Amino acid sequence: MSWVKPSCWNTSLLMVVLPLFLLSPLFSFRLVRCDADHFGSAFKIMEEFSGYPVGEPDALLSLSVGTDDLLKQIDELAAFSDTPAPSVTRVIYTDKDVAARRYVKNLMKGAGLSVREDAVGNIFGRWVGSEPDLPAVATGSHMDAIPYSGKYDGVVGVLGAIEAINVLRRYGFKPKRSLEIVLFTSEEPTRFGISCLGSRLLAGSEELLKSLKSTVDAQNISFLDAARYAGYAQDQDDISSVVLKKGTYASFVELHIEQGPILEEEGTSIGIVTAIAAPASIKVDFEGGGGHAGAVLMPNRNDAGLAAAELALAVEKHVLESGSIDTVGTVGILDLHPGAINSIPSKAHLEIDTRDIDEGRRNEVIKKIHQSAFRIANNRGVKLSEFKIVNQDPPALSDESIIRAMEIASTELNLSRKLMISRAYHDSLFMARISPMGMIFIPCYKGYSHKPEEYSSMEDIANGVKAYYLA
Ligand SMILES: NC(=O)N[C@@H](O)C(=O)O
Ligand SMILES: [Mn+2]
Ligand SMILES: [Mn+2]
Repeated sequence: MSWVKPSCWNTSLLMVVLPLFLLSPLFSFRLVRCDADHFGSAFKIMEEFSGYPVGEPDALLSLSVGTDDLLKQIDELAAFSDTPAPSVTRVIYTDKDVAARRYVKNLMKGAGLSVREDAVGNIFGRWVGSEPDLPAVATGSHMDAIPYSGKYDGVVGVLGAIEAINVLRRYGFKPKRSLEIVLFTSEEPTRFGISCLGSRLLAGSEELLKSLKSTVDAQNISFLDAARYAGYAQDQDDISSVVLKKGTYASFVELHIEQGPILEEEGTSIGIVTAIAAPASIKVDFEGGGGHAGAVLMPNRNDAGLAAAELALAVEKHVLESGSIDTVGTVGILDLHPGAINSIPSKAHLEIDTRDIDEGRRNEVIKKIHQSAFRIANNRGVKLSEFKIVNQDPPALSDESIIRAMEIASTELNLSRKLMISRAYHDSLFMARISPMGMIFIPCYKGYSHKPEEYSSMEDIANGVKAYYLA
C-alpha cells in the first residue's frame, strides 16, 4: 500500500533545547512559586528534580548536541516518502510509514528508552525515572506527512526529543519522574479525514472510538484493516485500550516549527504558544443530473460541480464576514465525478477546513456554510447528499506556569520572544485535555509549511533549545 506523489538542515542545536523542554513543566511550576528569577534557582530545582548534582551551570548551558546525527536522521527519515525529494509524503499505515516507524523505534532504543506501541500505533519511548510511579513528563509530536509536504513538520519534535534524551544521558542526568516521548499516530487527516487520530484516542474520544469501526479511506479500506496491515489492532476490534488514564502525564510539551511567517518577519526567536486555534472539518457531497457536455443545454442542467464551486466561494465569503483575521476557511479537497471534460459532473465531493481562536465565531461560520449548502442545492436543483461535520474541536489553552517558565527562560537568554497563538493544530490540542500543555515555536523560512520548501535555521533552533533549556 503506498502513496502517490518532497532538505536543509540544521536543526542541530535542537539538542540543547529539548533536554530542558523535557524538564520545563516541572521547573515552571516551582519557578513561578519561588518567583523564579534567579538562574541559580533553576539548577537548585534541577538537582531537587533529579536528586543528582547538576554540576557547572555553564556546562549544562553549553551541552553539545549531536547535530550531525540529527541532520542525518532528518534526511534519512525524509527518504521514507511516497513522493520524490525534496517533497515528503508519508501517510499512516503505508509501507513507508511502517518503515519510518521502525527507524524511529530503533533511535528510541538507541537512546536507551523502553519502547511500547498501542493498538493504533502510538509509539512511546520511556526513560524510567527513579520514582516511576510519579506521573511522567512527556513530550513528542508526529512524523506523518501530508502529500508533497516538507521534512520538519512534527519530525523536529520527535527526533529532537530523542536526541535530547541522548544529551541528558551524556550529561549523566538521571530523572526522578520518568520522561516519555510520544510519537503520535496520524496527526495529519490525509488518509481517514480525521486529524490527530492518535492523540484524540489517547485523550479518550469516545466518539472517535465508535466512528473508527466504520471508517474507511478513499480506497474503501477500513481503518482496522489498514492498522492490521501495519501490524496494529491485531486481535481486537475494540481499540479502547488506547485511552490513557487521566494523570498519566504531569505535563506535555511539544516543540514545533511555527508554520507561519510571524517570528521570522519580526525577527523574534521564540514563540510561546498561549492557545491553539479551534479546528473543524466538514465533508460535503452534492448529486446532480450529470449528462453530455454538448447535448444538455445550460437551462436543463443540475450541475453538481457548479454547486460545489459556489459553496467553495461561499466558504470564503462567510469566513470574511466574521470580521476577524483569526477566522480562516479552506476547501482543500474538491473531487468531481465522473471527472470527464465532456460530461457534466453528476457528483461533487468537497472537504472544508475552518478554524478560529474563537470557537463561537467559528461555529457561526459553520452554520452559515451549512445554510449556503442547502440554498445552493435548492437553487441549482441538485441534492445535498452529505453535510458531515467530521470534527468541531474547542481551542486549547497552554498551561500558565509553563508559559511563565518560557518567558523567564527567554529573558535569561536575552532572546526576543512573543506570546502567540498556534493557528495550526497539533497533538498538543488533545493532550491538553489530559495534561498541562505547552508548546514552543521556532521561526521557519517565510512561514512555509505543508510544502517542500519548509525550513528552519540552526540558529533559530538553537535559541529555541536554550529557551527550553532554562524554562
Ligand atoms: N501542525 C500541523 O501542520 N497540523 C496540521 O495538521 C494542520 O492542519 O494544522
Ligand atoms: Mn502538518
Ligand atoms: Mn505538525
